[in-house]
Amino acid sequence: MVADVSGTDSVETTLRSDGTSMWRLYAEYGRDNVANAVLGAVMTLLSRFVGLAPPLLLGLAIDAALLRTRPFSLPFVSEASVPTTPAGLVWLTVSLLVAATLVGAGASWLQNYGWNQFAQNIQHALRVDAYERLQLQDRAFFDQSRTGELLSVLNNDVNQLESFLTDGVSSMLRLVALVLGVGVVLAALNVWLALVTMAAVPVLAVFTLLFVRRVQPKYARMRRRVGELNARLENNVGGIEVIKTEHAESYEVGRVREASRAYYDANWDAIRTRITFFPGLAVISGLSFAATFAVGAFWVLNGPPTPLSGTLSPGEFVTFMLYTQQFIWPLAQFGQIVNNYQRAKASSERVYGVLRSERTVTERPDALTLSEVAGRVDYEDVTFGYDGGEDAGADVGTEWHDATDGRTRSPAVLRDVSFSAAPGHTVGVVGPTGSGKSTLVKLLVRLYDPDEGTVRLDGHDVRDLSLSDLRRAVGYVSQEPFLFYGTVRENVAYGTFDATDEDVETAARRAAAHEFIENLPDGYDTLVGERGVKLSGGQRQRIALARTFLKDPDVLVLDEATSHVDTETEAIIRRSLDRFAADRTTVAIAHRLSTVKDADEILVLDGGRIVERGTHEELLVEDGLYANLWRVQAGDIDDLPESFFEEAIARRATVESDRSE
Ligand SMILES: Nc1ncnc2c1ncn2[C@@H]1O[C@H](COP(=O)(O)OP(=O)(O)OP(=O)(O)O)[C@@H](O)[C@H]1O
Repeated sequence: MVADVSGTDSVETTLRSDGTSMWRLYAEYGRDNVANAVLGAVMTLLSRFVGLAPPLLLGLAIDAALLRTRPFSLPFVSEASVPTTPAGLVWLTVSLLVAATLVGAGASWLQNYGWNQFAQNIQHALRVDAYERLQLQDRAFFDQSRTGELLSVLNNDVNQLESFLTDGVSSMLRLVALVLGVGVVLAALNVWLALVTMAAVPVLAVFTLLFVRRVQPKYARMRRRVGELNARLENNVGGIEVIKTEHAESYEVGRVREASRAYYDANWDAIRTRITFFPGLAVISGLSFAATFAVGAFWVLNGPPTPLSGTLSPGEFVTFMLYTQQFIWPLAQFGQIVNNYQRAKASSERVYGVLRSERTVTERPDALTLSEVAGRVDYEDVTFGYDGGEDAGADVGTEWHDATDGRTRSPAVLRDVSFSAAPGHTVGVVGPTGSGKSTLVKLLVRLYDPDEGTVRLDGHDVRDLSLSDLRRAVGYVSQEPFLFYGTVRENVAYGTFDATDEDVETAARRAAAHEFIENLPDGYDTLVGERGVKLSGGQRQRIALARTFLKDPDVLVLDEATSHVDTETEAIIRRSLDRFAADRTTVAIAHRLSTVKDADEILVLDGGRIVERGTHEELLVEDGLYANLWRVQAGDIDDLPESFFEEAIARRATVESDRSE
C-alpha cells in the first residue's frame, strides 16, 4: 500500500490502477452470469433485426400497393401467398407491422430482463467482495483512509458500474448491431446513397475521440470530489457532539460548503464538456441526414446525379430515409454511451483499487494452528513506527526510521522493546501518555507487525500463526471499546456468536455489568445506539469486558480497560478480573498505577523504550520515573523532584510536536 502522508487523497492514491480495470471487473464478476448476458445480447440483436422490418414494409407498400411500380416480394415469403389487390397488400402490410411490433416488444422485455439481471448480480457480488476485501485490509490502511471515501467507493462507484452495465453495454451492442445491420441494408438498397450517409461516421468518430480525451480526467476528478465530500459529511455526523459543544456549526457549514463547491466545480466542468458534445453530435448527424435527403430527392426527381448511376423509386427512397434515420440518430447517442463509459471507468479504478490493494499483515499459506495455548508471551528487540506515507520524512527534519520493507515510517514509536510474560503471569505496562503502551499490545494481536524484532506467543513468531487462532487466543479490551448498533446482548456475544443467554449473563455479572443492564428499559434487549452512544463510557467498557470474559481467551490484553469507571465499580471489576486473570497471561496497561501494583512485572515505557522494569516494590526502591508517578497519584506532589517536572514538560512538548506532524 502506498498512502498519502496527509491522508487527504488516500483513496485516490491507494486505489490507483491501470485503466483496464473495468473490463477485468466485468469479466471476473460476469463469469457466473453468462446466461443472462447471452439472453440480453441475443434479444438485443433480435429486437434490432425486427426493427428493420417497418421501413422495408412501408417502402414496399408505397411502390406495390399505391404506385404499383414493383411487385410485393418479401424474403422467405412465397409469391402465391401474397394478395394481388392493393387493399389486400395494405392489410398484409398492416398485419406484418403489428407482428413486428409485438415481437419487438417481447424481445425488448427479454433484453432488459437479461441485462438487468446481469448487472444486478454483478453489482451485488462486487459490493460484497469489495467489502470483504476492505475488511481484510490492515489496520494501517484504515489509519490512512477516510471512512466517507471508502463508503463512497462501496456505494456510489459500485452503482456507477452497475448503471453502465444496465444501459451502456446493451446500448453499445444495439449500436454495433445497428451500424452493421442497417449499414449493410443501406448499402444493399443503394450503395452510392449509403456512402453519402456514412460520410458522417468518421467525422462522428473523431469528434467523440476528442470528447473522451477532454472528459476523462474531468470524471476522475469528479469521483474524487464525491469521495471527499462524503468523507467530510461522515466525519461531521460522527463528530456532531464536538461540533455542538464547540459551537462550530457555522465553521462546519463552511467546510461542507467548500467540499460541496469543489464537487460542484468538478461536476460542472464535466457537464460543460458534455453539453457541448451532444449538440455537436446532433449537428453532424442532422447535416448528414439533410445531405442524404438532398441527394436522394434529386435522384428520384431527375435520375442519378453525375457521376452516380442506378435507379431509386419513391418507395425505396422512403425506406432509405427511414433507415438513415435509424442509423444516424443512434450514432448521435453513441456520445451518451461513451459518456457513461467514462464515468464507469473512473469508478472502476477506485473499486479495483479496493479489491487489489496490498496488505502487509497477512497469513502465511502454511500458517501454524494453535490447539493448546500455554500463554507465554515474548517480545524480542521489537522496533516499530507507524506508516508515515510515501514521502514522509523528506520535508520534516526529524529522525525517521526506515522499515525493512522499504517504506518510510514516522519516528519509531517502540524501540528495542524486550520482555517476557510467563504463562499465567501478569505484566503491567505504565508510562506517560504517548509513550507507546497501546502500540505495544496492538503488535501482539497483529493489528500491525513490528518493523524489527519478533513478538512470540508460546515461542512461535505471531506472524507464523493462523490469524484466527491468534485472535481467538488473545482477548483484547481496547481503551475506547466500540459497540455495534444492536442490543446489549448482541454486543456482549459479539465474536462468541453461539453463546447462550446464560453465558452472556454470567459474563456480564463478572464484568459488574449485569445490574445496570437489568435496569435498562429493555434489559439485555435494549438497543445501545450507534457506537453505543446511549450508554456511558464506563458502561461501554463493562460491556466490552463482558465480551472478553465470554470469549474466555488464553491471553488477556487490557488497555486501560477500567479507565472510565468509578473507583467503587473498578473495585468490583478488579476482583473479577483478578480471578479471571489468575490462571492466564495478562498484559495490562494502566494510567492508574494501583491497577497494576500487584503485577509480576511492571514495565515503564518512556519515548517507546522500556526505561524501568520490576515489581512495584522494586520500582519504588529504584526511585525513578515509576516512583515519581506513584507519588503523583498518591497526591504527594510536593515530594517530587524539580527534575521530574522539567522532564514531564519536555516530554509533553515532544508528544505534542509528534502529533502535530
Ligand atoms: N495509528 C497511528 N498512526 C500514527 N501514529 C500513531 C497511531 N497511533 C498512535 N500513534 C502515535 O504513536 C505514539 C504512541 O501512541 P500510543 O497510543 O501507543 O501511546 P500510549 O502510551 O498508549 O498513549 P496513551 O497513554 O495516551 O493512550 C504517539 O505519538 C501517537 O501519536
